[in-house]
Amino acid sequence: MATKNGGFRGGSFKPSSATNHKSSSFKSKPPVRRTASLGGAAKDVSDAPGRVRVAVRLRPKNAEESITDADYADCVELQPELKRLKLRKNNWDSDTYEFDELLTEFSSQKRVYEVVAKPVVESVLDGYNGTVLAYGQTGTGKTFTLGELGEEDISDRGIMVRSMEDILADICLDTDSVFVSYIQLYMETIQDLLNPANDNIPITEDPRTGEVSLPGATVVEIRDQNSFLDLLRLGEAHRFAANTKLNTESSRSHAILMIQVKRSVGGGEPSSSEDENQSVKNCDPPIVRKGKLVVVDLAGSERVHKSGSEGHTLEEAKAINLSLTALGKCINALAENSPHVPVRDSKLTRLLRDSFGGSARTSLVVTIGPSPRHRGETTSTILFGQRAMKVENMLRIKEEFDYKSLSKRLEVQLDKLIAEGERRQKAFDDEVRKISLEAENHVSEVERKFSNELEKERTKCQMDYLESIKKLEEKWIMNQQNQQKNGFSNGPCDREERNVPLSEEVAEIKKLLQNEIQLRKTAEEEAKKLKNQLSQLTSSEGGGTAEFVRLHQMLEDEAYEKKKLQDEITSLQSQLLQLTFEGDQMRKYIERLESGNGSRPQSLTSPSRHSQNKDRENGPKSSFNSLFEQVGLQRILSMLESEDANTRIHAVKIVANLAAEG
Ligand SMILES: Nc1ncnc2c1ncn2[C@@H]1O[C@H](COP(=O)(O)OP(=O)(O)OP(=O)(O)O)[C@@H](O)[C@H]1O
Repeated sequence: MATKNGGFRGGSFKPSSATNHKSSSFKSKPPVRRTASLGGAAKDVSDAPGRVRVAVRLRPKNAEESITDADYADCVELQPELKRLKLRKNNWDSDTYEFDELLTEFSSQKRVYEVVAKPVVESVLDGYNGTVLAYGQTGTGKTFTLGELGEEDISDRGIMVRSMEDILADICLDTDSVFVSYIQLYMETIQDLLNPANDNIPITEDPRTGEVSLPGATVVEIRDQNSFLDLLRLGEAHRFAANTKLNTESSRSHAILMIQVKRSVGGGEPSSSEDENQSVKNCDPPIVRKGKLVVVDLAGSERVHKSGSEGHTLEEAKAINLSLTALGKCINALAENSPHVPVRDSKLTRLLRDSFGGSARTSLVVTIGPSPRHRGETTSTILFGQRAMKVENMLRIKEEFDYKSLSKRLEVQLDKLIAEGERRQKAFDDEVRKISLEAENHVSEVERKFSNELEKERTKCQMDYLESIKKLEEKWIMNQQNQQKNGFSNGPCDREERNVPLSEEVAEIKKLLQNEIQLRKTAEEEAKKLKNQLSQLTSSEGGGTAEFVRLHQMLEDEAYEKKKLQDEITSLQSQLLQLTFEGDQMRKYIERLESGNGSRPQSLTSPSRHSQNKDRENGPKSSFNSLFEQVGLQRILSMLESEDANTRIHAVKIVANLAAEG
């Protein structure tokens, strides 16, 4: 095959490297391998060589060309099956170039997307950076290839629209996100196509990674295709307005669409609420892949003199083309493995640093027209594509730990735990309040019952005492009467009548005392139980509350009351003993009286009773009467009702003595 300019024949732009790479498909995807570093950010180990892929697209003849070039053959001939392009120099000579793909004038937009952009979009979805560029002379179809919205004919949708369709179809909007910026670069000024007022956006570079970004550009999150189309329309309108200002229909600016895709790829993502808790314990941050697709619609690549012929000054035309020239120089340097690549010569090359010689997967479509009148421009475009094919990138996956989303997740979990803790604390407080109230009610109920019982018991005791005294009085009177009637010679039957009721009385009092002791015991047990409940409550609350202190105080008061009652019981018991003893004495005395030589029991001797001994010699009645007169029945009764135990004991003793004397 006859080739002169580069072609297969050696020279600096010979496409041998393209031929060498023929076996690797244009659609091939880099392998995805990764490890996470111990230091935090996920580190990629998936660097894989990836040459810049270049496709040539031939625009069909337009109406004008169909007339003016009717008599001339097209300047190019495409052999897509051989992936070769013949550039005619004249009727008998041509140069042949080989490209990764050749897209004829009949190639559909769908086919162009699938061949040029789809593999790049797939890489972006896997976490790589990707670039799709269109380079060519004005009017050769760059914007049609990339930015056509397909509003009149849906099949005309260009690469930008189709890329976003594929991205939105592949991601999960719950966990992934897509952000878009749209800018244009005109005469070394970056303008925001989504907000024209923002017309001088600076470029910033990460000093560590060298990654460039445009923090001043508008960033819009995309969640559906329609909102994306609206953004493209807005950007297109602003770009058109800028061109109109320049009094030209052709694009004098480079339009750059940036699509950032952030995908969550698991690693610490909980699948259920249980796993969620586990994940919190592990604190595994989720891993995110950040792929960026950059679609660049370059300005027309025609030579300076042509730009000038369209009404611009030479300097202005030079400035317009400065960035394209710089891009060409960088690509030359990279293609020739030059140690210096002049990336910093223009903003365009700074922005495309990652696309040529960087870590992005890059696909270039060079657009050409068929007209032989533009052979020179077409040749220059083809040679640009040939050089670009020699540029090797080192594809690198962009994957990192998403600490931000981990922290968000932990915050949500923390909020949940705090709410749960508060709910439990409230339930616990309510329960403690309920138990305290119940205990309080119980204690007051027991107190009330206890004091009622106590009161009853007291009344009963008093009544019993009074009853006993009354009975003793009656018996004494009866006894006196009998003695008067029968002298002191009563038979054994009378003695029985006098003695038996007294022992019954004693037994009854004993029984009463037993009952009272039993009641005290029950009350004591109840109080003990309450004390236990209160101490349990106190310990479950982790400290005494004022309420518990109050209950405790009440219990102590209760214990004091009980002690007092206990003393009373002891006192009553001693009274009982005294009564029993007195009863025995009296019985003995009566027996002696009956036998005729009665003498007063020694144990009953007391200073107060010495005077009575005399009276006794005059008979029991006079002795009783004298004592009765001394003390008085009402006084004895009031002494028996006295609060003071000793007074009561004394009263009982008096009564017993009286009874004994009777
Ligand atoms: N493959 C194609 N099939 C049909 N029409 C096309 C094709 N390519 C381009 N056109 C048409 O050619 C005209 C010029 O195309 P376009 O504006 O895309 O060129 P351009 O390279 O972007 O120009 P500029 O550099 O001036 O912006 C448009 O009317 C477009 O519709």
